[in-house]
Amino acid sequence: MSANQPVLRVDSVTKRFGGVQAVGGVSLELQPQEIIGIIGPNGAGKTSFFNLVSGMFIPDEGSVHLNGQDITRMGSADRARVGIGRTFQVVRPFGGMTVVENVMVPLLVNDAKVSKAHDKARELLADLGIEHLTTTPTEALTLAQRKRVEVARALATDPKLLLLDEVLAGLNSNEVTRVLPFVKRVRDRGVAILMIEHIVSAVMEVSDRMMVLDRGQTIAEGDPETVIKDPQVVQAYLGEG
Ligand SMILES: Nc1ncnc2c1ncn2[C@@H]1O[C@H](COP(=O)(O)OP(=O)(O)OP(=O)(O)O)[C@@H](O)[C@H]1O
Repeated sequence: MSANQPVLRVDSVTKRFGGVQAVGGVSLELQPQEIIGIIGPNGAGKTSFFNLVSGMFIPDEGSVHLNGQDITRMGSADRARVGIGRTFQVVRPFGGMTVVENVMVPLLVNDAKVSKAHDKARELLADLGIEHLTTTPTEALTLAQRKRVEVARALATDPKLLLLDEVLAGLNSNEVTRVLPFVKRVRDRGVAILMIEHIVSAVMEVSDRMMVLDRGQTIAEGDPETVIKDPQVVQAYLGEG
């Protein structure tokens, strides 16, 4: 991998559902250890774009490369194997298990031995500053804790790229203030992050760059301060209300 090669390169991807163009020619480059926040009004195509990156959808047109490898036609299980981790909007930890067991699951699926998986999961929780939750049953976690455990689980297999789908949704402002440094900590471990968020002020705080989608198209991209003042962005959000 060359020094300047982006972790993720998406070239003009398009996805249609019947007559609806959910994503229409969107491109993006994500550099190592960069956080890009994706915002946009309801139905803008954010989730569809994520699905094109994670492999849930195969684009009708365009291409997706991870560290220079063409993964455009690869399904989601293979993309997970080559280094894409993701969280889901609705957090569903495995029930009847402790936090550390939850984080062990993806490692065991990947063939690790139980004792090795246990060590690695504990190490990861400590690294992320949530070791105090190690033996907590998942049912006893607060939403904010569950979100962090979900991120830990997505990181267990050492992805190069992490997709965070509304990781701040449903959290109160105190909890948001606690989860944001956590996201930065993940980035500082060497992971590139794409995150979809509805809370614009929060995503601005952690994003190195932001991309704004509206009706399947990129209407603005760049540093957060500039992007949110862009007249087209203001218009798109006003139109929503
Ligand atoms: N599986 C699907 N089948 C048909 N239409 C779909 C499908 N997925 C998305 N769409 C359509 O594509 C468009 C973009 O939807 P998408 O969910 O990607 O937007 P979004 O920005 O994530 O919205 P929200 O913020 O409400 O989650 C919408 O018009 C939606 O109805």
